[in-house]
Amino acid sequence: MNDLSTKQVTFTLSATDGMARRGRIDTPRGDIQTPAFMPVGTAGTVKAMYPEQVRETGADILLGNTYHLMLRPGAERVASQGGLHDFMDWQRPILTDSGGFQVMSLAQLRKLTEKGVTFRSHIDGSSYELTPERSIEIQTLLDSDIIMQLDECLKLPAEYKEMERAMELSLRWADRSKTAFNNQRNRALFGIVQGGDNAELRARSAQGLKSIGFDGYAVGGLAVGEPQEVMFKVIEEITPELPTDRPRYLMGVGKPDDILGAIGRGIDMFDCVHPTRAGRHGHVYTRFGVINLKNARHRDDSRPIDEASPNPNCRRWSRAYLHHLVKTEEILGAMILSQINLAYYQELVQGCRGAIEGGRFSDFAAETRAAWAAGDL
Ligand SMILES: CN(C)CCSCc1cc(N)cc2c(=O)[nH]c(N)nc12
Repeated sequence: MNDLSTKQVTFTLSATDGMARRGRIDTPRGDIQTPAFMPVGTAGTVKAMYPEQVRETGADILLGNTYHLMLRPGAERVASQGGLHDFMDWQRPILTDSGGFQVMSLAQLRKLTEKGVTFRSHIDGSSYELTPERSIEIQTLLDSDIIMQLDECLKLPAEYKEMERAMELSLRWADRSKTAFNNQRNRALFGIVQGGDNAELRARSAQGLKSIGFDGYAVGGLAVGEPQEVMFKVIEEITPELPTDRPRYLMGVGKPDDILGAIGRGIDMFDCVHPTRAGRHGHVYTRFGVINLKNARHRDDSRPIDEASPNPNCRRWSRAYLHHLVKTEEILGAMILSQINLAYYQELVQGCRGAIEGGRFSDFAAETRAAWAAGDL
């Protein structure tokens, strides 16, 4: 294990093209090229994928999930096994969410107070308390490389007063998170901008986080049921308020079209369960759009997914075979389609990185969308 004690986490912005940004995050466990897509490994595994397969798709970093891991197997148990990297044998960077989002969406009997949130596990009903301080402690026990403040994320639409209350609570929790973080230099702490779909609340949140000071800034409270145009409007309004020399992470986003649009509006990092979950449900992402392999029209189609793809798995099997695997719910179907979807997401962000470097991001985005629209699926 390399010496993680002295190095620190830094961000270098190397090129811009309009609002789109090309950069690199250096961490003690390796570099993250941005714009970056982070596969989700909720319970210490990217479902149906070996860690080395995740790396081979081009991923520099993956996501762990504090809520799930604190319930099972427990943060102290993961720490006693050497931390999450050794536990799952992924030796590159890991980002962990703070757990608040999953508590509000998954746990039972939640009680939110100024101190934090108490809840009962959706697994066995046992009770837990998650505070800003405990969330930092758990993410540090997991030995995560990028950790998130505890925040309150509201679903949209929401009343102004509710959005203001949750934003102001999240700011107070941001301050407590920063104090509890205690300036650890071998990992980064990101603040999370809240404020719903209100520009003034969002600006107040960003201003408050900047005055506390974070290694990166996440845009939370989106991908929570709002239309894409509302999400893009909030991003357009908030990215100019964020420091240019720190990474910007749009949480829980998204489909390829969401990611392309958000990169064009100044976002650097993304995570979403969509590519792996869609793969397990028979939906495969290609350069020409998404194919629902459950559809009977594929059962006699001898064509591969995409014979011109750089991904061998897109050329190796027929659509008829993949349709068969999906219909019979064979495990291999989930494995193959998860790999194809993650590899496509990495191909997309890699294409964005090259286009930004070449000053042709808007052309690249237009060409990509045209291929999705014209696709002979
Ligand atoms: C697997 N991922 C979905 C988990 C990481 S991102 C979870 C997540 C998703 C969304 N959409 C909004 C928020 C938010 O506002 N705050 C936090 N802490 N997490 C969020």
